[in-house]
Amino acid sequence: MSGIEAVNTVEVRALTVRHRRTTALDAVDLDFAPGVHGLLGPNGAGKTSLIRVLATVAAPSAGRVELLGQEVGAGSDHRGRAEVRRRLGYLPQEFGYYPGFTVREFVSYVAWLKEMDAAAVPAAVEHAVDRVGLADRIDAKVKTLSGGMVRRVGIAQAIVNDPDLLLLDEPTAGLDPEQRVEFRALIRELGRTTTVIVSTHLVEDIAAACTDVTLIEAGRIAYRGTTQELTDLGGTEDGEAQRPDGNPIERGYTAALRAHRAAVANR
Ligand SMILES: Nc1ncnc2c1ncn2[C@@H]1O[C@H](COP(=O)(O)OP(=O)(O)OP(=O)(O)O)[C@@H](O)[C@H]1O
Repeated sequence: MSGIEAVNTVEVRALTVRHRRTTALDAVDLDFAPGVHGLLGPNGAGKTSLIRVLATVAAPSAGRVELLGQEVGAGSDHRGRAEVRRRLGYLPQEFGYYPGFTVREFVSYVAWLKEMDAAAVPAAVEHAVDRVGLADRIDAKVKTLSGGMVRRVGIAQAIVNDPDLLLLDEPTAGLDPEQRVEFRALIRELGRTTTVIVSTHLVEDIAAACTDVTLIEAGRIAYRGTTQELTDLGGTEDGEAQRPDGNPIERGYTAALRAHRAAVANR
């Protein structure tokens, strides 16, 4: 431990997101500091809605959102949001790219969008592409790559500006097991200095890469704790590591969800 108290890079208060009549997030309070934070939850829980607000691509319906010390929610000024965007990295669940671009051209284009110093771009692009293990394909057209490789290009464009806040929506979807292992090592390394928020439905991503987990269910925070705490919730008795109802962290996930649902039902 450095002895220096971690400063929150993300502060969310009473955040509500509505899509027409659906409340995707319901008055949520959350703080994040540097580290790797997992967002876990069933389909439709509200994970993507949260990440899109944090990426400043969607406006909240209500509530306060402060990123890297700047207010970005309703009524915030454009200049503050632009400043935050330069320090953000975002991998959407589905990301668009120009298929005719090479990997180098695409990642350079994103660096340009982020208004990076032009002189720093070529080296930053090569470094980002190398970090995702695609150095040998840097001059290949994106359309010639496999789905897993395209996903890695997506991760490269998200990290090209060395972001202070990195938002990854289902980053391991489409990666094969070996790529998933490499990806988890990369985000653990990034999390030493960066606030990394990763949405996933894979409990094993959380176990392998995240220091803590936020469980979202039907637009509410169902559970927050360290990865170890969630694992402990599932019981870690000897010889019980693999049971039909899952490993300890999977059982912890189920136990936390059930406890939350029971608490909501008794309200
Ligand atoms: N554009 C939209 N229009 C209408 N409803 C939407 C829209 N986007 C999301 N929703 C609804 O908002 C809720 C939260 O969706 P969201 O995509 O944030 O969940 P999620 O946790 O990311 O789910 P998944 O794991 O399936 O990606 C769901 O009920 C979803 O159907």
